[in-house]
Amino acid sequence: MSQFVTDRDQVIVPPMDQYNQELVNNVHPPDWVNPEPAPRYDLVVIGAGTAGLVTAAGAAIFGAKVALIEKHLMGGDCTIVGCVPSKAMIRSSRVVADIQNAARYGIGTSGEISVDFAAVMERLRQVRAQISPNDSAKKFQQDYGVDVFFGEAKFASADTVSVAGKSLHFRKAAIATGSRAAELSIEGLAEAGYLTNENVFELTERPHRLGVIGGGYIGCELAQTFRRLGSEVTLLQQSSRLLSRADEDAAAIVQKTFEQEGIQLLLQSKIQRIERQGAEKIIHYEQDGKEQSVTVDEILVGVGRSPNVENLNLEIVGVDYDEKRGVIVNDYLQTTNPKIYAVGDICMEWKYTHAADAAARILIQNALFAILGLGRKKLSSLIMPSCTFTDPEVATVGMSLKEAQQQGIEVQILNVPMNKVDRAIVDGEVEGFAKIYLQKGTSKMIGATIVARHAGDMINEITLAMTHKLGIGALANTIHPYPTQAEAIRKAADEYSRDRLTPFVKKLASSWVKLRR
Ligand SMILES: Cc1cc2nc3c(=O)[nH]c(=O)nc-3n(C[C@H](O)[C@H](O)[C@H](O)COP(=O)(O)OP(=O)(O)OC[C@H]3O[C@@H](n4cnc5c(N)ncnc54)[C@H](O)[C@@H]3O)c2cc1C
Ligand SMILES: NC(=O)c1ccc[n+]([C@@H]2O[C@H](COP(=O)([O-])OP(=O)(O)OC[C@H]3O[C@@H](n4cnc5c(N)ncnc54)[C@H](O)[C@@H]3O)[C@@H](O)[C@H]2O)c1
Repeated sequence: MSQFVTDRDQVIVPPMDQYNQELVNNVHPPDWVNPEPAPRYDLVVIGAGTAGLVTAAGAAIFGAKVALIEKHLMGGDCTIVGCVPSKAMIRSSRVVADIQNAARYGIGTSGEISVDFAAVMERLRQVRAQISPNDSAKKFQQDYGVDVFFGEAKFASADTVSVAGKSLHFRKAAIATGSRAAELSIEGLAEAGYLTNENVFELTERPHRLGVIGGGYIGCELAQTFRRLGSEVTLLQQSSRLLSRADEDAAAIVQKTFEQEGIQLLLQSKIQRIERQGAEKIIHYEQDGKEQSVTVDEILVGVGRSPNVENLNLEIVGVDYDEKRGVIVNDYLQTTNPKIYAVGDICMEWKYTHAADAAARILIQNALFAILGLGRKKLSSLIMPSCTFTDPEVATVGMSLKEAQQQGIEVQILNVPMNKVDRAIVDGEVEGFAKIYLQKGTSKMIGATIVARHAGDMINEITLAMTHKLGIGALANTIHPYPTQAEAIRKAADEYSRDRLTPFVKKLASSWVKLRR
């Protein structure tokens, strides 16, 4: 569905205004001339999204001779059609919500709030362009000494990748070709036309009525965003709740918020067909055994990702893959061909920018510096956080309660509701909680879920503690400035310390205090 055009003469990201021109000048300069290949590269990296960029830059900084190949735009999904543009829109939508709630804080606003959708999208393009020098072809070539090639890469022989008529010989290669929006095969959908993350950020006019298919990360973040920016939003989700992988109480809070904000939620709905009537799109679905329909102007699909495994000639280099799971790797990110590694969305269940970044560092170590298998790092050793940037945000780290139960781990849950946290009360942001999961009978944290307006920032101290194998006591002993919402975490830790006082220790302490009176 992408409307990017990249051929020899044109690189276009619609609408081609000054910001998108600046973006293109950085991430796929129209006048770029591919360099003459070196006789052999230590590492050839295919794909210049987060995974490929971090792999290429890191390896080059450590002295490796590196080639980086990109077929569209450097920066990949995150910068171009993912994290950056979605979070820019979310920021504008939060401003709307804050103004709508202004009276609660004693602030009057006169008249209706007017959202200039075109200006919101222009700001998106402006901030994306502003961030894009980080991913620029010139920077990679000049600052890191990486040979940057534009064109579609494919394996040509056991040690050769071909791109734009050139052959690059490698000692090691890294596949970092990422993922794209999974296709949904529903009768009439393709004919009616629909949006995905690949073109939704190109909009310049707000859809009056938006149908969102999928209630995961993309569906939830963008349904709330468009609703706040003024669209009438209907979200169709096939399962019984939103954010099916998240903590149930967290999903319930997001669901309640969405309903309060006027999003029509159609849970456990099965879409049967889509019909186009003039400019309108009619979504026919079944819910509770009844056939119903909803009419919208645009449809946004966010039902998961498909790995970009096609046209790479993986067969000729003996790299196994699965069309759903992507390239098959072991815990060291090595494919079934030991000279070829993979990293990022193409091979990992964790489809996050920070996961791609962290894994790229593992790849560099394993591909370039481990000798005879010594010093290799494992993907499974990472403690991975994530955050759904709804309002409130839902941030997690480590295991979910369900995962712990599946693994037969007995769990103690420490739970502090945000309405017990002074700063959350002061801020009027009391929806949410901080839950920390401990391995029962120990101080070991195995996971956490935080629901709060800035949960994505709050989760970091728990990630830090878990990464460095600090017990919950370390959080209790960490002084948090008063009043901050992160005190929820210290309070949860205090709950643990309180519970740990045995009746005997309590009695002993109280006798000591009495003795000293
Ligand atoms: C709407 C949306 C919002 C998101 N928000 C967040 C967020 O807030 N936080 C977060 O952590 N994650 C977020 N993500 C996920 C994040 O964007 C991805 O996990 C991340 O971009 C994966 O990086 P990657 O390098 O593996 O793949 P990609 O970013 O997909 O990069 C792969 C690159 O390879 C190139 N390529 C493919 N095939 C070839 C070939 N044959 N030759 C040359 N080049 C090729 C592609 O053009 C692309 O540039 C979001 C994703 C979406 C869709
Ligand atoms: N904040 C973030 O970190 C962030 C934001 C956006 C995307 N992402 C990444 O991108 C990936 C893709 O996001 P996504 O939202 O497309 O996938 P997702 O897996 O998060 O959610 C897809 C949802 O679509 C539903 N679904 C599937 N088929 C359906 C159908 N026919 N009708 C109705 N609902 C249907 C599923 O039940 C599921 O809840 C995520 O897994 C995530 O890793 C991350």
